[in-house]
Amino acid sequence: MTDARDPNSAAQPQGHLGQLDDLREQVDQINLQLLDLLSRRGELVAEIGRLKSSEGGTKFYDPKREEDQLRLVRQANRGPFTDAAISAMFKEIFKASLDLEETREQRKLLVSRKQKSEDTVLTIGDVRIGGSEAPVLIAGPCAIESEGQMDQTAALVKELGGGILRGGAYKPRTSPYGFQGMGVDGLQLGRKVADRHGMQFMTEVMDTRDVEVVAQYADILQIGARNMHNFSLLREVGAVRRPVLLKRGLSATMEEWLYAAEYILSGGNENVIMCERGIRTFEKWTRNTLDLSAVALIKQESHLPVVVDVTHAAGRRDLLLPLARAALAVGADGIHVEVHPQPATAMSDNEQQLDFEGFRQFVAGLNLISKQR
Ligand SMILES: C=C(O[C@@H]1C=C(C(=O)O)C=C[C@H]1O)C(=O)O
Repeated sequence: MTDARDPNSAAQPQGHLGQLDDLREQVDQINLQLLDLLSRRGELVAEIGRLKSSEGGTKFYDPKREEDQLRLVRQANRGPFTDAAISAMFKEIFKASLDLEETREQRKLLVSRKQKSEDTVLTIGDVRIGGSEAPVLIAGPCAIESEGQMDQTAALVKELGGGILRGGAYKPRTSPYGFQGMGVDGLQLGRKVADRHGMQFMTEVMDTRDVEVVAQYADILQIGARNMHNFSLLREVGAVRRPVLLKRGLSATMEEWLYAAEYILSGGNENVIMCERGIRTFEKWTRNTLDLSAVALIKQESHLPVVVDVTHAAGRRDLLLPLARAALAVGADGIHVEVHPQPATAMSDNEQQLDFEGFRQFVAGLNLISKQR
């Protein structure tokens, strides 16, 4: 753009350039000062965060305090930035500061690998789950319906290498008129049949009032997907010493799921198994979308064992085997699957439970449980 024939054109840009360099130099200096101030502010905020958590707080966000600060800076603002621009910048600072407080808090989560680097391995009777143990098979009918149904199923699951018998005595049904489960009679049946076959018995607990009785009969308490956000229930199972299988909520993020587990661990119960069972998405050809990245990621973030419930993940039998294989390939510590002697006449979930022949094929296709255990 400069013209050598114009005596001013060479001199002028040089003068401007000198001025530009000088201004930029000043801006660089101010950036460093701002950085220093921001870092010092960050240290103070982190200290505030430590104070808050030492007082037992888990909430760091304080909108009133932020609003008070914004008012002060707006009052002091003499331009050239508008109040709105200044507010926006300070809000960014508050947000980043909050992250700083929460990250420090997360480092302390009991479920986190940052807290405990080695894998948690649970010993439940003669079943071991997690770490380098062979993957476990958890199988049984959706609902406990009769002794015959449980007995036949247990015999088959045991024969094929499964150590944990599942069966619901309390059923979370979409309709209040659907079969709600056999209750305590079901618990007693499940216990009796599991003992007869030398198996561990897992069943769902839905209500804080039932935790005691379920813990009396079951070896593993299951928290269903619909109850993952039921914090009273999580606290209640945190107070017992029975292992808990915690299903991921229908629309829960991994972080929410880990926090749900944290409720249980922080209550003193460290025996938690995470269970991925598919999440709700826009997809209609499967009942849910199995989130395999969650299996790999939760195992990375947490020391807890992770199993995959293939039955609810897909909601269709033809996908059970490929999904189970994929789950094991990404590191799942076990597979949960529903099997029923006559799925067509089952009291619940008759679309997705395997019949005995289907279950045999499923386990043969998985080709590891009986081999490795
Ligand atoms: C640092 C605090 O925590 C959070 C961060 C704030 C900040 O960066 O100034 C203000 C309020 C809180 O949302 C505090 O409560 O003072």
